Amino acid sequence: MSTIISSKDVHLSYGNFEALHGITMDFKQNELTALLGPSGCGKSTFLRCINRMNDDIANVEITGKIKFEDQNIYSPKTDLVWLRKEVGMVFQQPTPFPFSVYNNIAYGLKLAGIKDKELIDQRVEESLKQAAIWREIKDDLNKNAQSFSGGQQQRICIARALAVHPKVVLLDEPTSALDPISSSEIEETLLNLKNDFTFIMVTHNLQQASRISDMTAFFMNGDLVEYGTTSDMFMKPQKQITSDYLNGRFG
Ligand SMILES: Nc1ncnc2c1ncn2[C@@H]1O[C@H](COP(=O)(O)OP(=O)(O)OP(=O)(O)O)[C@@H](O)[C@H]1O
Repeated sequence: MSTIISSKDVHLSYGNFEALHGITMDFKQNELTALLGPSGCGKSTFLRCINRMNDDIANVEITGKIKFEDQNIYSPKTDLVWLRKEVGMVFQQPTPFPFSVYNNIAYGLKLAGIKDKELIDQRVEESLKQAAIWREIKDDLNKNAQSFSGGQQQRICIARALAVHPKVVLLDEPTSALDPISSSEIEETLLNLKNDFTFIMVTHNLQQASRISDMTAFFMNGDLVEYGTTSDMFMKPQKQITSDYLNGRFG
């Protein structure tokens, strides 16, 4: 499988505070990678580097290189609309816009320059099916997306992210705000999709990581401590500290 995202010596500082101390790692196409580690270790900061979501925060300085396919995404030539179409994002809190389900999904498509009504209709249906919510809401596409349950809203957000046909989807604790049934539905959805997309997911849920990820990365204090296949990381980690964390000895 080929590398789709490559990070080389990425440092990030918020003002005087360096939150990432040189992250080097590659992500392969169509794998699901879990980013794990204690609170404040830099997982979300690193995730946001991958589609330049930190750019909007004041006093952020980033050095090093992140390549998406062959493109250095921090090059001044990078078109952010293009980058965020290729590298989509789903957040911890479901964040549908306060308008209809249909228009939530059409929004990103229109931003990506798609105007053909038939193609938009087709993508709305396709992405809601991929996010495993089509059957539940196909008769309610004109209803306000915020009127659905938390789990349904999160699947609408996943559909919105998928509709523009991204290659990579970043997920920042996508199930931590949801009840256990909704969480397992999202897990199931990701499992069904993981051969078609590259997912990079921050999670605090070790069982979830071991159930659905192919690769696991363990972060601590702004460093990548260990990275490998999920089975190796959980069964035979190289470092004691990784073993302690993955066995729940600290959090
Ligand atoms: N906008 C910001 N301004 C200043 N410092 C920040 C900002 N965002 C994060 N930090 C700091 O950077 C460090 C890494 O934070 P980050 O949110 O990436 O960690 P995390 O591992 O994702 O944590 P959690 O699991 O709690 O979400 C923390 O010390 C945090 O306080």
